[in-house]
Amino acid sequence: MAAPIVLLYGLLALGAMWFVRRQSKHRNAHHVMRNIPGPPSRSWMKGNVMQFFTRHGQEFQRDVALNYGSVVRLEGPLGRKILYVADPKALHTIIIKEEHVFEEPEPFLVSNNLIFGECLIGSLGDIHKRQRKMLTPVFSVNHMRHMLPVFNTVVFKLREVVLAKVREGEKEIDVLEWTGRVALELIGQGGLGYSFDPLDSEKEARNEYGDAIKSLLPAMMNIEQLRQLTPHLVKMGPRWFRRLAVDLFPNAHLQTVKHVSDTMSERSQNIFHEKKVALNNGDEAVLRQVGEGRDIMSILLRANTTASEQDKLPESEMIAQMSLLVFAATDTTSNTLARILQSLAEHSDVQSKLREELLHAGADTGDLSYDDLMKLPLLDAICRETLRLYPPVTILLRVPRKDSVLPLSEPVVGLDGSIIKDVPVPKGTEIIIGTLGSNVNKSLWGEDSLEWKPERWLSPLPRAVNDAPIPGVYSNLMTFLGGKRACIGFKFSEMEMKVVLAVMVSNFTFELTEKEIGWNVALVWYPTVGKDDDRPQLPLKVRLYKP
Ligand code: HEM
Repeated sequence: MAAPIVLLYGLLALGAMWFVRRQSKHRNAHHVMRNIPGPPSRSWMKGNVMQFFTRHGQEFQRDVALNYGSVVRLEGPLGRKILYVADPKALHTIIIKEEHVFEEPEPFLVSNNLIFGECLIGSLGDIHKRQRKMLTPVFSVNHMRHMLPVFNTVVFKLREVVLAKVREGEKEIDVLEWTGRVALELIGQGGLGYSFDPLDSEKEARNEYGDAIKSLLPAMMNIEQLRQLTPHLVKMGPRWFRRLAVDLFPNAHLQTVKHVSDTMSERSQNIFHEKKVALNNGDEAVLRQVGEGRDIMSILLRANTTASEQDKLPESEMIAQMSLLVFAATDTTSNTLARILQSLAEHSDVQSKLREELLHAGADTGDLSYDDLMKLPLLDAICRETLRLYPPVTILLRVPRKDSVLPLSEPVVGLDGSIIKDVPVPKGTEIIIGTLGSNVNKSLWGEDSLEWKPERWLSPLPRAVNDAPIPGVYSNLMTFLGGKRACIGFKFSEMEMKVVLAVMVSNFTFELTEKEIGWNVALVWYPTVGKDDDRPQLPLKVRLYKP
């Protein structure tokens, strides 16, 4: 009789010890979080984190990135603590070492699945792995080489559009309008083998699919609160009931998102089925298609037919990736290109040197090979420096699915003066990936980290940068993220920027106008004239270059 009682007491004691240790671990974790420095918050109810996400959040984001150390505490509503992480070792833990623990927030995944279908930015674990396995090879350098002629054809048409405007005497041109048009057409032809816009110099073609994709981002920003509820809403009743509820919900932005999602799905399905038919009809039919079968979806379709059963993607997943690719490729690259042109207009000496490099190499003719174009040193340095200083995607969130610890490369001095070398993060803590904080970290990049200096890429980078375990997939930068969920299209984007710049900068000159340009925080940053205008635009004085 005594033995079971001893055993029972023993188990109870162990349970109590486990509970006490767990509680003290959590108390310690919350103490460390509270002790991490961060910007002041005037309201316990609202916190200060919304300042990071609002349209005019540029100054706040810079303050967070530069002034409190490589890990920063932000305040969410009702006293919730949020961590901004720019420390290289901590980022390495989140993005690489414990990638399976630090996942995207559930509302992000669920709502992406609703909008696009089961695609890369809506899946986790094995499904994401299988999708990546099929898609990654399609973005290889080898395929980029084959795609270059398609890119050149599109960009030379763009040159004609801009030339017509300049000849008409339209000296001030909204360069964002044409970087947007060319980005959409390049992902159309290079990504889907489909033309959105023939880039006619007379008029801008309207395309329902293209328009739908362009209106998605602003509409999504407007239903952010509803988006947070999607993990619960998708569990309510059968599919037909949820669809009816969405149809009847009186919110214009939600109706826009629904319309965009339906249009994308329908158009992607049509294009996909046309491709399948052409593929079944043999090489000649494929060659007659836009992109002549060299586009990403044609390559993927061929690879999928020969893949093993376990690797194969179902058709619904292939179709979902099509809409995602167009969405992910367009605003990111077009806004970055606009930023590069603005920087070149601000630094006319660098613009002249770039033009010299391009003309000397014959890059204006479209005859340069992929490898020679990629190797042009100043062109490369300008792209890298702009992507470093102005990452267009700074709203990147992760949430640990279990308790974890983030070791730091650089200890942080706590508010009470103690030295913090590791940050315990309880399950569910919201984490903002400090893209800008890492890209402009002064202890890595030097005191001039906030200056746009392409020449820093023309000599070896500081040793501190090379030695730091920054987990970025591209050039020690966090701009395209890293690890298993890094941007899959960064080589596509790099080639696009370089082809556009090679042709446009060798043919035209770019100068600032009197108008003040403001950059706005959103899922992808965008420019406007002044601070409060709603229309994304970037006017520059564009003239024909005369040697
Ligand atoms: C300057 C241009 C670009 C930037 C800065 C950029 C940045 C990023 C970032 C930061 C992510 C990670 C998002 C997250 O985890 O939440 C991402 C993912 C992604 N990007 Fe890009 N991107 C660019 C261009 C492109 C292009 C041109 C394409 C397609 C051709 C593309 C396709 C994708 C896809 C499919 C993903 C999801 C990857 C996954 O979850 O496995 N991106 N991009």
